[in-house]
Amino acid sequence: MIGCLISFYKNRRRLLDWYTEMLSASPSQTILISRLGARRTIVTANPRNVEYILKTNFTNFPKGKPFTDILGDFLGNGIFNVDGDMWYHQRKLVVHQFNATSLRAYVEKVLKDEVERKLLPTMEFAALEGYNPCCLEYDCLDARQPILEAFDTASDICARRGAAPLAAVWKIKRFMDYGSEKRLREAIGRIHLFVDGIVSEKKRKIMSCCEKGDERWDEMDLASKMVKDGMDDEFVRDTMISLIMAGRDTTSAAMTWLFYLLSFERQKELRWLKACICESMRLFPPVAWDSKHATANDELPDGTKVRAGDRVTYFPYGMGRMKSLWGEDRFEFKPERWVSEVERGKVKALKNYGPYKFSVFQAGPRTCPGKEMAFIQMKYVVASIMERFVIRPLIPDRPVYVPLLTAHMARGFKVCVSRR
Ligand code: HEM
Repeated sequence: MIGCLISFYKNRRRLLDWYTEMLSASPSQTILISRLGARRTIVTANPRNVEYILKTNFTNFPKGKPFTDILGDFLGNGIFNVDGDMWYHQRKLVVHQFNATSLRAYVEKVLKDEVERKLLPTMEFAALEGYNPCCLEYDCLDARQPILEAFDTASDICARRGAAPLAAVWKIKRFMDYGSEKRLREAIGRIHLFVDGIVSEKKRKIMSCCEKGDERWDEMDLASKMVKDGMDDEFVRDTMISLIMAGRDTTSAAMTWLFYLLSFERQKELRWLKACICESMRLFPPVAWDSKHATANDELPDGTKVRAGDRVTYFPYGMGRMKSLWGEDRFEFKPERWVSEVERGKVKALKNYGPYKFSVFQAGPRTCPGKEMAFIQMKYVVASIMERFVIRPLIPDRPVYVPLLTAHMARGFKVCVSRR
């Protein structure tokens, strides 16, 4: 009657590894978690199931109300938190915005400037101070902006809502405006104020452009285009918040783990940087798991029966650790497993393991539209640092992977920086 409640409680501080162990032992790499007070949950690390959920029968596996309830206060109707037409509409806008021209402009204007004007001088300062300890935390570019603390608070508290044994607890706290829920409301207030300010500024610029007859809408950012198209302010704000969340924590978490893993590799791996990035995300995916909710009864390709209302979770963290998928050496950091062709010591081509086995960017119609931008950003930032500086870890212990909305390294990655 209580299902696996006791085991769940015992393993609550190591859920990822507990699930991974159970999935490894399951013949189909799929498990059913059933416990008192919680929704029936199917967790899978089976690529055939992942393909079925994310693509083949996509319409039966939306995010669903249980998901949108948890994130609704924070993300509103932003792309991350909606299904159906509202999602489709935002998706088209976002994908259109991430075309080759805007990616090139992003590298030339934003990325170069951020790295050369902010990040490298910070690293230089740390190195010049004489082997200074520096924290290469996820978010090294922007950590000083106070608004980002509000994003961290909101995202942490929402993730804890999702992990709570009983949803009623956070709902009561929200009703009473108490404790973490009060902090969440305050953080969301600060975020709304900040993003509303940006939207107003865009409006002002657009009005001034119109007055001057300047109509270069193609060069505009997404928020400006939405404002120009007369979209509701709240909708523009929600889209912006989702995009800030999507683009910020994921790449910074991925880079933190990459720096950690490379710090043991004598930092000679720049020639196959993309392979290193993929291998690092295989072991430490920025999104550890991701859930959908079945609208109708169904059956997964491995024969697992799904009931309407079940939570169905695909699990990139566990998938990266399946012997059946990656072999005996699955726990080792081996960028070479991604290399398919080398010419004169240079990597010519990488293996494509496909999005259902390497599911860190999700797959199917909701696949991450920022994937190319993320790779450009990570390669640029990591190469700029590694070419100029030597990074040595200051932490003797294995760092802790914390799977909140995005998974980051507990307390960041403390390092010593010196010039090459
Ligand atoms: C290493 C970096 C990144 C990883 C691993 C990653 C991974 C993911 C994953 C797993 C999802 C699905 C989440 C869900 O549906 O709950 C997603 C969605 C999304 N990502 Fe990324 N992401 C990364 C970087 C970015 C960047 C840089 C952007 C752009 C600003 C971005 C924009 C988005 C958007 C807009 C969605 C929602 C797509 C939709 O629902 O249709 N991501 N990403």
